[in-house]
Amino acid sequence: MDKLLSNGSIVGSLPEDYVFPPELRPGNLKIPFGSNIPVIDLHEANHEAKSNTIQKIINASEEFGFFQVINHGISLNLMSEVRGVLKELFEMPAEEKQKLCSNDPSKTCKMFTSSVNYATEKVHLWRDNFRHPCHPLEQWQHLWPQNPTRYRECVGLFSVEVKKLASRILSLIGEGLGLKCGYFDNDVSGSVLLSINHYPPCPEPSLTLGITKHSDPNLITILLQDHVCGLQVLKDGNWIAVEPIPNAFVVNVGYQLQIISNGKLRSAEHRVVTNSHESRTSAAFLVGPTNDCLIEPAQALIDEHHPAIFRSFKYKEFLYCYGAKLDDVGKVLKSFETHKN
Ligand SMILES: O=C(O)CCC(=O)C(=O)O
Ligand SMILES: [Fe+2]
Repeated sequence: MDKLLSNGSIVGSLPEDYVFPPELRPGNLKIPFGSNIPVIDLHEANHEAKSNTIQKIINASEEFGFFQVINHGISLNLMSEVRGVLKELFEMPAEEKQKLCSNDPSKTCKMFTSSVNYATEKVHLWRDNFRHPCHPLEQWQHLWPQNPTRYRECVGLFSVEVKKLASRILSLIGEGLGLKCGYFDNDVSGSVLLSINHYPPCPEPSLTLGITKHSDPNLITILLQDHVCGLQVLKDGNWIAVEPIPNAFVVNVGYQLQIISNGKLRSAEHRVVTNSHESRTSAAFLVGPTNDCLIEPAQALIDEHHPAIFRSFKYKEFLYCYGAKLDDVGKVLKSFETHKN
């Protein structure tokens, strides 16, 4: 395991093994917030404006695969406490963080630099990551760190709230797609992986990336970002920046939602760029199916004019493929299309 990046202040230039080949470098680092992703006021979903809100969510998920939610009902105090705890986590002394690192692939709760493929990847990512499952809480919470001391309690409370928010958004999406009530309950959204990213200031942001272009493998992702820019979404061949909005969550469609919606909703590709002056921390809650859950396009969306464009599979088969093709995840979805049967 290489040394974690987190506490490093910028010294000299970017190490060579973080330098991407020219065609994969970020290019435009500062993109104006012109054509930004839609912002949806969830408070409106409690009123007669509900069908309007549903339509906005469906439109955003079709067009961008991304939107932000405000007035989502999660306590602002809790959000701010969680931000504090995550900051504390990455600011811990190196020896303390090293205790959370492991090369054991079976370990579900661990910290690492770049990616789990550090030893074999061609270029490293400019980030540290700490991840662990969150749901059901009683199964995982005792495996989380005891330092920072408030970590288990704070992140526990927060993950339960975020799971409820994800269920609420999924239920609005289900209604918008015309699926039967409760379609996304239980196993289809039965797992939650919390993936916390910390991107320290980088000496050469134009040569490297915090995370390379990818779509998320799961169903839906709820992301808490801080005030620092970095997340970009690919739309019609152009990168657009996701503006940090205080106390909003960024929501994005994962591959499983694209498949279940039979291609109606799209899992947009996104990446993270770094900057030279401030660190950035984000917490992504990847809500997805349980490993043995059967995934297929929803029957309600298939008829003679709309044949299924994806085959049925167990989620673990998808994850295996996603993991194996990390160099070119764009190809993953292809192997689940019906004509490949
Ligand atoms: O850091 C971010 O804003 C995005 C992280 C992300 O895309 C991921 O964890 O899958
Ligand atoms: Fe992502």
